[in-house]
Amino acid sequence: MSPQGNPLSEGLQLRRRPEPCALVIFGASGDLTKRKLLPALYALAYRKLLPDRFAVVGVARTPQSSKAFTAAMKKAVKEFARDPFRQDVWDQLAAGMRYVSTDFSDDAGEDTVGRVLEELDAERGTGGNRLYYLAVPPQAFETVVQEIGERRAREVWVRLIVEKPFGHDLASARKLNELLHHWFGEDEIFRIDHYLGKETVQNMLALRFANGIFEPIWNRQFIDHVQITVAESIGIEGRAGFYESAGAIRDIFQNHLLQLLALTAMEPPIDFNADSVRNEKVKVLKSMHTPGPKSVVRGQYGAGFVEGVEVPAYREEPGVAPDSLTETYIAAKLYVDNWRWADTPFYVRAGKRLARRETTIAIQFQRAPHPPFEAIAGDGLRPNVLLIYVQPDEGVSLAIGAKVPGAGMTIRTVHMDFLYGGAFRTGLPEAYERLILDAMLGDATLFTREDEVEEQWKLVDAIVGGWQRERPSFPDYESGTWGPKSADDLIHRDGRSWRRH
Ligand SMILES: NC(=O)C1=CN([C@@H]2O[C@H](COP(=O)(O)OP(=O)(O)OC[C@H]3O[C@@H](n4cnc5c(N)ncnc54)[C@H](OP(=O)(O)O)[C@@H]3O)[C@@H](O)[C@H]2O)C=CC1
Ligand SMILES: O=C1O[C@H](COP(=O)(O)O)[C@@H](O)[C@H](O)[C@H]1O
Repeated sequence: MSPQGNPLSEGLQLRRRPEPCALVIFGASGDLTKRKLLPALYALAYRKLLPDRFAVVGVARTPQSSKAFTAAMKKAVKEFARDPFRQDVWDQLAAGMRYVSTDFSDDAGEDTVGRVLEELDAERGTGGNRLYYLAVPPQAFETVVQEIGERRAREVWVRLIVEKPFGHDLASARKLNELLHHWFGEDEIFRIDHYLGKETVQNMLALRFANGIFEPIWNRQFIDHVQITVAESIGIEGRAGFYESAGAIRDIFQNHLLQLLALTAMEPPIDFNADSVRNEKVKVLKSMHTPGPKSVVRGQYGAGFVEGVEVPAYREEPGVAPDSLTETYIAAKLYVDNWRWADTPFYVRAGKRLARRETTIAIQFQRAPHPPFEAIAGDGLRPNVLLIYVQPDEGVSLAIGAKVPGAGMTIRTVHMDFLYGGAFRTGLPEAYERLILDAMLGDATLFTREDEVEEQWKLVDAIVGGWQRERPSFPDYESGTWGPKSADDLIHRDGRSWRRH
């Protein structure tokens, strides 16, 4: 029973409990730890999903005591956790919390992190099991992996969660994979893409494979095209250092967008285990051919108003070059060349400072073949669309034509809706809750495999290679709009339009 006593609000449910372990967060003084990781751990503690014998070790260069770190994390939990603050839940979590200040390489031969972990094994019974979380910038990955790898033989099980970005291109991703595999087996490496931890993203699998009605029509014969939108109203939130070298293609397209596409397009896996699911996703990525230059557009936001607030242009953000050519928007028409999807376009787009925050997958079906009442249709007879709302307002909606009551035969589009909040009366678990828990359980189904990440980069490298031949004219869209005109042109050329939700 959940702490609120409502069995429908259980959210995450466990068939088995994770074994005792210590979670070691490298990068514990950073933004991700504060805003996402500690609130997720608190949510797991709140639902009694953590092992009884559990510890958290924060590691970073910033000097501070364990006491100060624990106090900072308590503040973060109060500010960012989705559950009300409960002192008893916090006390239990905080009792196993430690902080180690180190620059990871200059320990003068002393393995401080290792010593603290051994103390915790004795005090908290964590049993020599370690879950390491790499929440450091990419330039620190190598040193930290080396540090963890060298200690490996003294530990029972070791798992390693690696944050994005996983490389900058195919070559660097391969190098990083080699480094990780020098010390760890693939089954010990958990490359995180937090979109896979979102309930609604997993619901795509439930919708497709737990319902008999969709699978027969989930193909080129019935589907006209697919649209995937990852729209953000926020800008780069002070992350210019990272974003200037990443842009929308590496920040969102390479990972989140391609994952959403792969889940939409994949064949049914034989079961829901890590390799079965990931094998099918890799097949999709391998079937995608490089889009031609006219099938990919990029954009950069200028100044404007987002949700009534005036915001600066990308080039005016602190840390961004005044003549930056980094894209903050990308749209593409992609094809999955296989029997199921040949000639069915997947239009995808992602951007910052757009009109609204919204992530949606829209499956647009073919028009009805012979509408006998088209001449008197109210708003034109529109094709059916299945909408998967990933966020916000999580749910699924089917657009169908229905008769307007009264005389005549006027047809209007209406929606059959399933909304998570209404159906399950529950706040959805945050993606990081699910993913940390899965890693503790050793379940890699919702993490990206080596070959998957390399296929993603092959596509990105091909697109970026094409971009090098032309100089974009930026900025080309106003903040608070739906992106550059070139993105509209991309889809209008095919006689279609982006959905305005
Ligand atoms: N923040 C977010 O929402 C998201 C972040 N990520 C990824 O998570 C990782 C961390 O991001 P975030 O927390 O935002 O970054 P921050 O810059 O806020 O924090 C980085 C952390 O790493 C430590 N660190 C920085 N430089 C080094 C270095 N050279 N050697 C060792 N440690 C270093 C810092 O601590 P100190 O200076 O004390 O050593 C700090 O604890 C990045 O890979 C990022 O791409 C991914 C998705 C979302
Ligand atoms: O990985 C990232 O994701 C966030 C968007 O995540 P969401 O869960 O809020 O949709 C994005 O803002 C950030 O730039 C990117 O690095």
